[in-house]
Amino acid sequence: MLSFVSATLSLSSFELHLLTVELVGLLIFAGFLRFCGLGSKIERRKLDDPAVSTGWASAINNQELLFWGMAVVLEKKDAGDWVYRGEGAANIVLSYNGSSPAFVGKVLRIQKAPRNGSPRCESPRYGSDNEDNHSAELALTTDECLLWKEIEDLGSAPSREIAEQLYVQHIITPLLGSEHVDAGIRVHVSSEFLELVEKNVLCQRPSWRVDAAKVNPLCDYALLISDHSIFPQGNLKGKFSISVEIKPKCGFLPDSRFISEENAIKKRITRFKMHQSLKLHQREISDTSEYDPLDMLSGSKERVHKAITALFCTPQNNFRVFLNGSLIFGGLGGGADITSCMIGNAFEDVLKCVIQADDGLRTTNFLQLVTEAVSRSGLLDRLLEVQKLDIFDIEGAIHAYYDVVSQPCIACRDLGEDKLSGR
Ligand SMILES: O=P(O)(O)O[C@@H]1[C@@H](OP(=O)(O)O)[C@H](OP(=O)(O)O)[C@H](O)[C@H](OP(=O)(O)O)[C@H]1OP(=O)(O)O
Ligand SMILES: Nc1ncnc2c1ncn2[C@@H]1O[C@H](COP(=O)(O)OP(=O)(O)OP(=O)(O)O)[C@@H](O)[C@H]1O
Repeated sequence: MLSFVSATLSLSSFELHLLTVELVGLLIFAGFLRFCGLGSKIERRKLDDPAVSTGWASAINNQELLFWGMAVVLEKKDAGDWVYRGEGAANIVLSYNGSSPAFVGKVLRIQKAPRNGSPRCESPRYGSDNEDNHSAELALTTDECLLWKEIEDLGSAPSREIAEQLYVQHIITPLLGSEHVDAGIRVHVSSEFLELVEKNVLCQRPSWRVDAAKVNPLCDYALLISDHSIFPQGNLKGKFSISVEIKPKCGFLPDSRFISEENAIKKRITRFKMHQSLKLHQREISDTSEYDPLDMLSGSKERVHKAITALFCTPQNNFRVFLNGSLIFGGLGGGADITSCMIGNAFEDVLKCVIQADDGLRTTNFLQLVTEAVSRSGLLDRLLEVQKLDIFDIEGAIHAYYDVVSQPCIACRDLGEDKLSGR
């Protein structure tokens, strides 16, 4: 689950656009909401319909791309206009290369499905390939409906895609501020569109991502979101658009009374740091990162600078830089290991067109600038507050679950009070 948070800051010679802050540690329940009845009842329109290629402004409602009340559908012939931008574990993201006004300056976020045998395969979040189960598997579970029933429109979402979008709209946006969150709008996609897009981007995807997941063939919607690697008005003459993507991870140490004694280490060492050791052990990374999320979300400019410098040295999947929408630093669709001298020099070189400074100083100035932008925006302070709403920790979620379903807590019965530290 993620949302995009963006902040723009004018700083001396150019503008810096801060992109993508993931809400890690926020979700203690994987449950979503419901949205009343757009979707299947709406007539569909193709992109090359003459009526559709003009007058787009009136074609977008709040949640779904419509033209005069009719849903627009992306077809096989539209696939060539979309190019690979990147991906995470759950979605592939494409940027738009065509000329349709509704899509210029947008990215399309397409849901993936784990391949058989991959660890995520069992998740109810993804449908199965069995068409018969389609609607059942893509709907919310009874518990999820119960959990969200009190939130406007949300207990009866016809699909998880709609529910996830509404979750961002109704839960995340009020928490972080509408100026910082982009819930996107849904657009219909045909299965032929998805198939061709998948084929077109195959060679750019990291092979381990290809092995882990494919485009979810059961999805008939994708999410259209502003391209946060460029400014909305496009690249103004003589100006550059620099975007920095940061995945800060969880910025506090949990202190939940539900954390068991055997897991008490997580009260002292960040989840990020422990994951680094695991990833090293599993050879997913060649070296551990010096990055510390506690620095990044500390609110202290000095510590933010330390965090950003560490991210530059070991970007992994936590740090990327885009120039006019093209990746100039970090890993495309995955992680990037330690920054070698060669990569560092190449970056210093690319910065020539945006930062006027002596050789060797441009990267230093750039990292300082990112620090300024992060600190001044106040965004991470707000993010930390939201992360800290998780007062139970994952170990307490089970207790909260039994509260929600109004049943005696099985975990308490099985564990006995004495095994829960601090209770
Ligand atoms: O659990 P974590 O902290 O490893 O985070 C996962 C991320 O791994 P990371 O350690 O950042 O490489 C993971 O990132 P990658 O796919 O490794 O880039 C996802 O962000 C995953 O989110 P979701 O389950 O797809 O919504 C993240 O899972 P959730 O924390 O959202 O469950
Ligand atoms: N609105 C956007 N503008 C520009 N680039 C974007 C946008 N959304 C996503 N991207 C790029 O696509 C990548 C993958 O997107 P995203 O993080 O949404 O995938 P995900 O699968 O949901 O992530 P996770 O691994 O957290 O599940 C991002 O790392 C970013 O580089």
